[in-house]
Amino acid sequence: MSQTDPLAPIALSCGEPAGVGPELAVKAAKLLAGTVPFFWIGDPCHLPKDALFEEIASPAEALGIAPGALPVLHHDFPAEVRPGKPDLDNAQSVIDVIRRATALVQTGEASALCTAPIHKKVLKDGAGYAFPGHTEFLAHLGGVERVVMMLACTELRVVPVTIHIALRDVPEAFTPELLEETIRITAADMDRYWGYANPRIAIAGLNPHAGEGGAMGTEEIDWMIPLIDRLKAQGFDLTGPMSPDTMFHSRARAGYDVALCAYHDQALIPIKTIDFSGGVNVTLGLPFIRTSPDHGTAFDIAGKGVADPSSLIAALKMAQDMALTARKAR
Ligand SMILES: NC(=O)C1=CN([C@@H]2O[C@H](COP(=O)(O)OP(=O)(O)OC[C@H]3O[C@@H](n4cnc5c(N)ncnc54)[C@H](O)[C@@H]3O)[C@@H](O)[C@H]2O)C=CC1
Ligand SMILES: NCC(=O)COP(=O)(O)O
Repeated sequence: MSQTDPLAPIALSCGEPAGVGPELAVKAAKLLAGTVPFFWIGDPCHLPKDALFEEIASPAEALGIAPGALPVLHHDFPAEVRPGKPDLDNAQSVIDVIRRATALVQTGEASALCTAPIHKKVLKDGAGYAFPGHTEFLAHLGGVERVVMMLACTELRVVPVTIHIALRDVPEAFTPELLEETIRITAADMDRYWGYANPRIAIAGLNPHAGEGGAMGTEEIDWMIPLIDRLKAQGFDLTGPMSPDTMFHSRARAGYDVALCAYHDQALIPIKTIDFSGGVNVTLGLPFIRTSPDHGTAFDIAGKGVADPSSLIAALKMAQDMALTARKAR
């Protein structure tokens, strides 16, 4: 394939059908008008009544249809969908759609995977879903041990080193091995997908004030500083451990390209505060591209027509940009 050939379309999984996913897919298709060709995998009866869509038999057909309507690869769901009221009987189909979309990316029929939000507890209760979210399921499907969750908006990129675990489990899960692997995966994919040959990586301390010289915790002294010094000697551009409370104001953000944080909320609170509607969730370390809006299923507004498609649109655009950058580097 040459650099000027069109990319294959992006596969968008429907996510939880009782959430805002179906409505957002239609809004994104209308606003993007084919500039970022994608197709939606789901049951068309879950789309809003006035939705402009056309069923396709294969992903390639999406390229011609995307400028005028949402291309839909049909996937049946067993139970009726009521907005805001998830049905456990649909949980297995939600999982099957993610699996199907991933398979299409793995065969090259789709250039990237974009996932609409799932409800993790619904999948666990309805289908015994054994993963905390998409991230770990996609690692399983991609055959890799370790992946990295990154959230990105125009002003900030953050990585939670530990992800969906209880706060009390963080100190044990946040290990030198995990931090080192996260640094290596983040640096490699920042180069591969965004062209940062040696990204500036800031690392948050685990404790308040990054431990304040051991007065408020010793992980920083015990192993974070030695690890950071060792990797700096290998050429990584690292800063830290930084005080988590003072590393996200605008002047501090200018000093790094990505911030690694010890746990979920240390990373996601700043980015969702700075840009709730434009943030994108990206999985690094996979053998394929995956992005997602950074919000959830929003049951409280599902079916009301008021959901904001900005984050999904940003996720689709980012997937396209990543695919183009990766292709150029080949
Ligand atoms: N990638 C994924 O699959 C994600 C899934 N989730 C899951 O979603 C479920 C619900 O999570 P919550 O914490 O309630 O977060 P949420 O993001 O679904 O909702 C939080 C608030 O933001 C609003 N909101 C969310 N998206 C919006 C949009 N596009 N336009 C306008 N307002 C919007 C909602 O109405 C609600 O008031 C959970 O099961 C969570 O695990 C959460 C984040 C990402
Ligand atoms: N808080 C981020 C989130 O829940 C997304 O998780 P995932 O489904 O992308 O693993």
